[in-house]
Amino acid sequence: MAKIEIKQLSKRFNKGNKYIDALSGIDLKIEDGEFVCLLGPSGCGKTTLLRILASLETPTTGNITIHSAAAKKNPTQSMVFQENGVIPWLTVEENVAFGLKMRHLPEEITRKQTDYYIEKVGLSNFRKLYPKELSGGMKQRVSIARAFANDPDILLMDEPFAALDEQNKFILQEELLSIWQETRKTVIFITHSIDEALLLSDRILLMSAQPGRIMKDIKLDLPRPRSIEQVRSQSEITQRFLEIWEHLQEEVKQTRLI
Ligand SMILES: Nc1ncnc2c1ncn2[C@@H]1O[C@H](COP(=O)(O)OP(=O)(O)OP(=O)(O)O)[C@@H](O)[C@H]1O
Repeated sequence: MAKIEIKQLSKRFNKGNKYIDALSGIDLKIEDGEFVCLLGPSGCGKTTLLRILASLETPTTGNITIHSAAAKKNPTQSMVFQENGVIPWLTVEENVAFGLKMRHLPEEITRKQTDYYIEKVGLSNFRKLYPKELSGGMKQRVSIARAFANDPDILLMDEPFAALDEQNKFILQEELLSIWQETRKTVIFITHSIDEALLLSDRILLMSAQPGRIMKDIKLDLPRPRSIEQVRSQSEITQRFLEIWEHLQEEVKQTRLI
């Protein structure tokens, strides 16, 4: 059984007597443990799709089913945003523990999970600091640690590294991959970077210009663990990059005409 099933999903935003069709005719199955990247031109509805999966938005037509083990009490989904995903008045450790505390889990479990993921993202020496005392990369580490500590069924990541400098991005991508390989969570990850999608995912969904449709479903059977050095140097991956760009550039040009 697929982890996520999306059937004939569409989303229309109404504004007065005008409307925007953000998504149209999305049919999709995502397997448990898959790392899926959504790639598409600006405004094609990637964030809208993620927000619908997070139940922050309702679809206009169609439906979404997320299959979870009936006995599990963990949250269905956790979201990681591009920026401002941390709570400013809580320390690093309080931020990471936040979801667990909200669920009133035993203190010992909360502490163990929190310590584990703080260590995983390399913030052990910064656990008592507040977000204003952290760099952008450190804040994103807090968001990632919190999302995984929550132990959700699926992780929804909306360009989590977009605001970071390139070197920090490379480091966080590899850290994310290392945690993901340990947990094998189902991840849906929005990016504008073909390199990032090739580095991270099992599958890339290319979306069309507005209204967003799944234009191409690309399965990547590249060996893991992967590194950015491989993505930049292996001819097989370069070939994939060119194929994706060929499809994508038409859609990007389309958005300039809308
Ligand atoms: N709450 C809203 N009300 C009205 N229109 C909206 C709303 N949210 C999104 N839209 C519109 O829906 C379309 C899709 O937006 P969305 O943010 O999902 O695209 P995106 O692919 O994530 O874009 P980007 O890559 O630039 O972040 C856009 O035209 C946007 O203006």
